[in-house]
Amino acid sequence: MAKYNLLNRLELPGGVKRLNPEQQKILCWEIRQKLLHTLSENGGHLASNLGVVELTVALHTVFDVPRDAIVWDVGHQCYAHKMLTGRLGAFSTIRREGGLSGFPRPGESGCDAFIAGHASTSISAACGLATAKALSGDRHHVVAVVGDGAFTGGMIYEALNNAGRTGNRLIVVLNDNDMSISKSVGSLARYLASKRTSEGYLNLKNRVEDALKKIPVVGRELRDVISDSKAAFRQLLYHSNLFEDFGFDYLGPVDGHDIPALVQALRRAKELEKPVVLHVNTVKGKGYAFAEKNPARYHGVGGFDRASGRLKVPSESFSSVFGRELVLRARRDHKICAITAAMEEGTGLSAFAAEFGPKNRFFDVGIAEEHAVTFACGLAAGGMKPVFAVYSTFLQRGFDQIIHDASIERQHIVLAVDRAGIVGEDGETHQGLFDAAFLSEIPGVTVYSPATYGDLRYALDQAFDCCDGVAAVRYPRGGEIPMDERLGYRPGEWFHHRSGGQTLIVSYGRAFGEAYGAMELLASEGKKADLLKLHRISPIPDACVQLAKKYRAIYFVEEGVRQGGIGEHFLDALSRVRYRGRMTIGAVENPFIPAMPADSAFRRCGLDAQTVARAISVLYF
Ligand SMILES: Cc1ncc(C[n+]2csc(CCOP(=O)(O)OP(=O)(O)O)c2C)c(N)n1
Ligand SMILES: CC(=O)[C@@H](O)[C@H](O)COP(=O)(O)O
Ligand SMILES: [Mg+2]
Repeated sequence: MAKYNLLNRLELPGGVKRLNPEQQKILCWEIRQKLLHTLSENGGHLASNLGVVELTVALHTVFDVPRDAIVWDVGHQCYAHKMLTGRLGAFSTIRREGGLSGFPRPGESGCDAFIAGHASTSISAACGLATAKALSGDRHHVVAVVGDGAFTGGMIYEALNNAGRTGNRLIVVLNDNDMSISKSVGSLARYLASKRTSEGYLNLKNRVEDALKKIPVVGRELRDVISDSKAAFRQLLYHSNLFEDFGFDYLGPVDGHDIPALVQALRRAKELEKPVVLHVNTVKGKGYAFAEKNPARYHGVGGFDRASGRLKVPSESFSSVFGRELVLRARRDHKICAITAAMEEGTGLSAFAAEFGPKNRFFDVGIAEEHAVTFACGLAAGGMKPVFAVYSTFLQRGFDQIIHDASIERQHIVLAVDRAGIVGEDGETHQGLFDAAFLSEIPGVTVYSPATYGDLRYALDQAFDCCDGVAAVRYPRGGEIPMDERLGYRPGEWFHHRSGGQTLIVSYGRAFGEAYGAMELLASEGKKADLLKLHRISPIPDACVQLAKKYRAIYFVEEGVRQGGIGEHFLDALSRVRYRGRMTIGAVENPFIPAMPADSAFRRCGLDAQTVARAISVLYF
């Protein structure tokens, strides 16, 4: 079979509708080949996308995008949608600099109805779109595609409550693959399992109503009584479910790999003229044995070998070192417990989960970062020593909880803030560029920013044993920066390297690598610059301010937003000691950095060694 024969010749939009079921099966095969080929090179979200190929084809068979809107939750599973909406030719550029985003981006295509990247936002957005359509008399449909993992996020229930009440037409497709990247088998997972296995709810209802219709004279009456009866009676008869109690009709479960069944159910959903949940069962990783067998491992891949399934994974990383350190610490201190928000593997907590999960000291709360922060505060108030391991970008969800539930009463919780700074190919929705700014604004929060694994160990010691209140340790995606032995670098509250210059380059975290590189470039031109690396970035150690005051010129390198950043705090502290010299801050002006390798992003922000050295040369020498 010619590869991509159907896919390449598909007229868009609407070509999918004109294929017969056999051709649609072939199209799905071709889409899977495209996914496997491209992602083996580019990396990306393999298992999630393999699992929704038939669902995506069915959606594009029944709906007319962009007039009908499809809102993807998280959006990491939108690759087939992108192929079917005019971006097949550019698909090989996905997650690459200047290429397609790995998530829906309305700025990239009008067929992407709403931005995504953070979980559990889709029904809120879809509710807004559906309300706008209702208000403007637009009779087209809005569909939200939500995974079982995303369904553990609180925003979903806020939206169901609102959408069910407004009553506008809205179709929520629950893509239940029972295997989000979290093994958190919470009550929702059990609930869905009960629905997943029950006879098709819709079928039961249809069968009862059909049977009633056949009863002469009273049958129709009885059916009308039941249909119009209060939920209580229907609940009695049909055992209505969570979704119906929110005011949604519930259809399914439907086999998510059976396109005709999906098309029939989606058409039924369209006819209902009200909010409806269609429960779809899919297999995460469908069509690629390695991913089907271990969907969590193949959730997000950095490239892989198709034949062997071997994944390209870094040998060591801040996440793995953090995970190991925490296990050692927890063996000594039985008060320590760890929390993840459905990111056990990504945050390096798998070993901790294996060893301390049975002791009930590991908690995967699902995609619920707001809850995780306050849950940690409750644990601390109860005498435990909780650490919440979370990606910087997802911690943004818990900002108010850090203020309200942690900071005011100075609850001692540890935040292990992973993926802090520039993250690379996930792009705008996943950069970790706000955490240093927003954490340093909250009273009583101590923030460490290690650049090496030694720094990390020191910071964890301080966070658990010395800090009171909130102690955050923020570290980048990937590994530590290589350190020149001659530098005499060592962990602590700060590190100062003198080369006799009157200019000081101040930095923290991974940016210290660029500051060091700039110092070397300047030295090669006979220009001397000293280095100050802050390990603790908030509160800034007074000794660092006193030390910096002696310099004629200071250049601050910050891998984070300028407004409210550590550079601004440093400048403010200098102004209080009446610093007479000049200080410049090199920081991230626009934090919405699209997909690109981290080092390209450093250059784009002017934080790389060459740019820093040039800026210092011009400014201060
Ligand atoms: C607020 C937030 N927290 C965490 C994540 C990380 N994350 C990405 S996908 C995912 C699991 C999603 O599971 P599900 O919705 O079932 O989608 P599937 O991958 O199974 O298709 C998580 C936790 C996120 N994107 N957003
Ligand atoms: C879609 C999502 O939010 C996660 O899968 C995220 O992309 C993981 O990022 P890492 O690859 O840095 O673990
Ligand atoms: Mg899932």
